[in-house]
Amino acid sequence: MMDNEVDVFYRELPKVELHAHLNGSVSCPTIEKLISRKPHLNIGHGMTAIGKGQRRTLDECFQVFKVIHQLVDTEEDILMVATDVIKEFAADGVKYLELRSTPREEKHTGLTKKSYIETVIKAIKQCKSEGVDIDVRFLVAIDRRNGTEVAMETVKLAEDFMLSSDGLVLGLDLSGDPTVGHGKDLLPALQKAKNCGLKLSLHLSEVPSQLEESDLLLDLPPDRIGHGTFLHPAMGGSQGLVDKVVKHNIPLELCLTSNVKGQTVARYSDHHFKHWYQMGHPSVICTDDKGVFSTDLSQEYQLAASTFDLSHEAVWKLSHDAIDCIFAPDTVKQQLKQKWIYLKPQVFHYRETDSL
Ligand SMILES: CNc1ncnc2c1ncn2[C@@H]1O[C@H](COP(=O)(O)O)[C@@H](O)[C@H]1O
Ligand SMILES: [Zn+2]
Repeated sequence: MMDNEVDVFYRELPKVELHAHLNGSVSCPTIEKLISRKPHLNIGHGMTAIGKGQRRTLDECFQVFKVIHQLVDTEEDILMVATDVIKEFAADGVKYLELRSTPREEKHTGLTKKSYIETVIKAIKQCKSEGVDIDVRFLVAIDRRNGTEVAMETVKLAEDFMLSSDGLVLGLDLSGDPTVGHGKDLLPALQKAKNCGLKLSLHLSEVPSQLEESDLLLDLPPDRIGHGTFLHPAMGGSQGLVDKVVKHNIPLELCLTSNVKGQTVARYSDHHFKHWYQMGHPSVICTDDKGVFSTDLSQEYQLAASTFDLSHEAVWKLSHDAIDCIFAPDTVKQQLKQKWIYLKPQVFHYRETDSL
């Protein structure tokens, strides 16, 4: 879908983005700047994004992240990428954003995991001081491929930042290639994180045959679920898993384009959004990787609406209800709800006379 095909309603709709990987969210213009900083890498544009109508296997998607990581390997790069991504979300009408990213160490550039997180926080603060109209928070990501020890180290780092970042670092994300590693090895680290007050958003059942792992991780329980594609019995999951998700009232972060382009869902109309939404379960529309999957949050809302025949009122409620799923405290939820009340007449183009 081209930018100009997105109805103004979806652009103006105030939105909450809860599932966005920093390096998956890098736009074409930013990639161009990175390529010109590092011409010797010989990286072309086609290697960093999946365009309209294109699909890749999930495995190929993970190759794309490796290419982007080569382009983003200094503090300077991270600062630019994070600042650009935040401003792009703001320009798309996102009022509250939880960014997530895996801290990396790059010996050749002197980047450390600590300076990685500090740089993202610096970008968030810079955007705030420039008056960009968006509240941004950060989730520190654990890449499941790196195993138990690194996970523990990441939890410690996240805890330190949670205590020292004025509420900017709120929790942890578990992500990475779902076919690598097993959740049971990460359970002690995730349990520790939960005990120290970090919120948990876990990628669960993004691919089939992970029912046992999902069952185990749901007992934590996590505070939100990324994808959860194969949890529902209609998708090959089980009623037992659905019951756990419902019992703990764990919101789902749902990313339509990501799942279709990554080929874990065959067609938009097959997306598990429909099962959870019909149940009235908290379901939040998200982008996952807006750069890699060539999308943005307005497009994702419009896609959900056109696929599942949602009225503008229903879409408004969807974006409003996402506020209850954020990790920031209740005071922030109240502020956002006020903002939604204030913006509604503008978005629906009510006039004074309409109510007479
Ligand atoms: C497509 N579905 C997905 N499933 C699982 N993990 C994903 C993902 N998309 C992105 N990531 C995770 O985010 C990293 C890139 O951003 P950061 O370098 O952390 O900012 C990827 O390397 C992967 O670990
Ligand atoms: Zn994700």
